Amino acid sequence: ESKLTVDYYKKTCPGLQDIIRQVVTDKQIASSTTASATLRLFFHDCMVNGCDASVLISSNSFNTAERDAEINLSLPGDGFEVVTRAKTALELQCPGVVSCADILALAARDLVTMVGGPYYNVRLGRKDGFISKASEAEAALAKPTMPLNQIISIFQSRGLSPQEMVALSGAHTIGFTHCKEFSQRLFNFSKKSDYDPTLYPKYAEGLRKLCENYTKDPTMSAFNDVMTPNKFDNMYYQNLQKGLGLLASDQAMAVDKRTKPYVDLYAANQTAFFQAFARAIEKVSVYQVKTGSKGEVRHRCDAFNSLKT
Ligand code: HEM
Ligand SMILES: [Ca+2]
Ligand SMILES: [Ca+2]
Repeated sequence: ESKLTVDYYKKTCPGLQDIIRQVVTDKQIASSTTASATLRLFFHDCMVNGCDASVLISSNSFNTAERDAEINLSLPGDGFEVVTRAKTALELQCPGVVSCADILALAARDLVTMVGGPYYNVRLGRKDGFISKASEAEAALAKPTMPLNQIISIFQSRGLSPQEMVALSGAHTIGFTHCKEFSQRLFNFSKKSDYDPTLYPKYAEGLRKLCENYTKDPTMSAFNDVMTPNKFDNMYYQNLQKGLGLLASDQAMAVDKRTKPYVDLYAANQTAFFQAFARAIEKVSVYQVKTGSKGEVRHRCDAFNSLKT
């Protein structure tokens, strides 16, 4: 990771930043879910063998790849598409030079900034990985129904503290979630209560209505941040304080004494959130990266350059 530098492609692909910016801007304007889709895609890549574009590989008859892991099936096409478009444009200008892992890292940063979030430096020179296995994604990623202890230890195993976990989870200030991920909070919650009593009652009511038929229509989904769903801001933390958190795991962070101080800090101070998010995502973005011969620059982002079994 020490080999990564912000000007890695300065000589070999001077147009890189402009091309990425152009592609992501066009795509975000055409489809406003691109930013959240790409940020989640990037996070899911980095948590599994580092940011090496392993999540972009398509499955074949020999291998079920990460993107076909149950937890990744909800990753929207927009994230994959923006990377493919950028790769196509870059292969015309500087063929065989820019890795898919670096494209995804840059696209995620530009999109976060575009929807109101902080700008941060992205060091470059990642190589694309040789492995993509669905089973590894299932094991490495947290689920909203997990107890907070387990989620904290998943982050800790990647060198990320509870504070960094809280800051990174601020990503849920944009995007949406399918009903099945939080339906257990809404229906038959316990013997005592029909829905999770930590939910603000009017919010619970609205979600119950929205998700009424979710088993018949699994596409039903709700905004992660009910107040400012498309803007990257600190509203997510303010929501948690009011019982307006969508995922059980998010709501838990507002209660547990290891995480609550940071929820309160970021709710009160957007600058503190932006600084913490930028630092933590930069840390995530260099975790376990591959350089030199440990990886390759893929010709296309959804396939290894030579067939692997
Ligand atoms: C703390 C543990 C986390 C859990 C349990 C979790 C879980 C989830 C779930 C279940 C969804 C909804 C997926 C769907 O139904 O389509 C979601 C969405 C999302 N997550 Fe997380 N997440 C976590 C942390 C993070 C982090 C650290 C980031 C990025 C830094 C992130 C970024 C996102 C984004 C941007 C979305 C919206 C995706 C979209 O709109 O397509 N999440 N997350
Ligand atoms: Ca990866
Ligand atoms: Ca927001």
